[in-house]
Amino acid sequence: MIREKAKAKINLTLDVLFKRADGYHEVEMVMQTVDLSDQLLLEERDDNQIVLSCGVPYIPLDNRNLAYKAAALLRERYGIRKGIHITIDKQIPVAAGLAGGSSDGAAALRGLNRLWNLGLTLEELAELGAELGSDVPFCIYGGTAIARGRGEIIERLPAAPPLWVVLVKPPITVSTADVYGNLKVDEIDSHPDTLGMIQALASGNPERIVSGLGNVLEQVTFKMHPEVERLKSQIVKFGAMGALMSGSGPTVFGITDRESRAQRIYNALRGFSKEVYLTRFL
Ligand SMILES: C[C@](O)(CO)[C@H](O)COP(=O)(O)OP(=O)(O)OC[C@H]1O[C@@H](n2ccc(N)nc2=O)[C@H](O)[C@@H]1O
Ligand SMILES: Nc1ncnc2c1ncn2[C@@H]1O[C@H](COP(=O)(O)OP(=O)(O)OP(=O)(O)O)[C@@H](O)[C@H]1O
Repeated sequence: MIREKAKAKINLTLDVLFKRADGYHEVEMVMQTVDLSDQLLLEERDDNQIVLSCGVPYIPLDNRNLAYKAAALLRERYGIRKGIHITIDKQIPVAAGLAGGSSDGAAALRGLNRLWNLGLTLEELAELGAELGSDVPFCIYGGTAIARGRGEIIERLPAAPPLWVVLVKPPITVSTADVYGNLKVDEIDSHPDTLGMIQALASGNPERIVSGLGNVLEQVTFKMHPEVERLKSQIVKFGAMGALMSGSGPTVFGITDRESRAQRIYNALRGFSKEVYLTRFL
């Protein structure tokens, strides 16, 4: 029996460079793990089955679940004939832009690598993870990193300063495929400065980090759901140094360097939304 944490991510920057021939978008994004995680429990079974349990009712427990896919991929690739029961204690909001499913997939890969003594390196696990989804390789490593390609090429960065993050997930669902599908790459009004963000992180200066926040998918999701943009303004009004939408949304987050300020923003937002989380960079 093994336990493995699956941590959520936010995008500090998300830039799209062009649309590729394979339908994916070439991206450049600075990703940051935050202290909000699902917990996976991995238990061997005597039969040959992959069985999933999760307390959240609307999450698929079959081959659509990325943790299931991770187990199936390892079994197929390494000829493993062992059953596994994966219990997911879900804390990361679902379909939020926080890579919850991707992180469960990555945690299953890391945990099963240990349970089944496969001896795979993080690099090898990340390569397998890329077969499951674009965000999975980053979730294998976690921390602070830049992601390129369709998101699967990871360059790790030194740890960022421990800033506070207040996350709010509005009660709407956006499809990542639809958001990318509705993006007109030649109409992007302003691209984030990826290199500038890397330098800002290296400086450790919160003002510089916050002023570099940028996500080109915001313009698409804001057009589909104007309430997401309003929520972002509200976070700043309540005292965040800066705010941004994570991934394809709809979660927006605010950043501050002081815990007391973060707590105040959290309390204020709780009046507006049921899904508010107070967390920090990890
Ligand atoms: C928005 C982000 O979460 C930011 O971290 C990621 O870019 C998306 O990562 P993900 O959810 O793991 O995405 P995938 O499951 O690989 O792809 C879902 C769909 O999003 C679109 N997609 C995704 C990644 C990418 N670089 N270009 C794309 O156009 C594709 O239509 C794809 O079919
Ligand atoms: N382990 C899982 N946990 C949650 N959702 C999952 C999982 N596996 C597959 N899914 C499916 O993936 C969909 C997107 O959920 P998820 O929480 O991964 O979105 P997300 O945070 O937007 O991810 P990303 O940022 O990687 O796009 C869900 O609606 C669900 O049907």
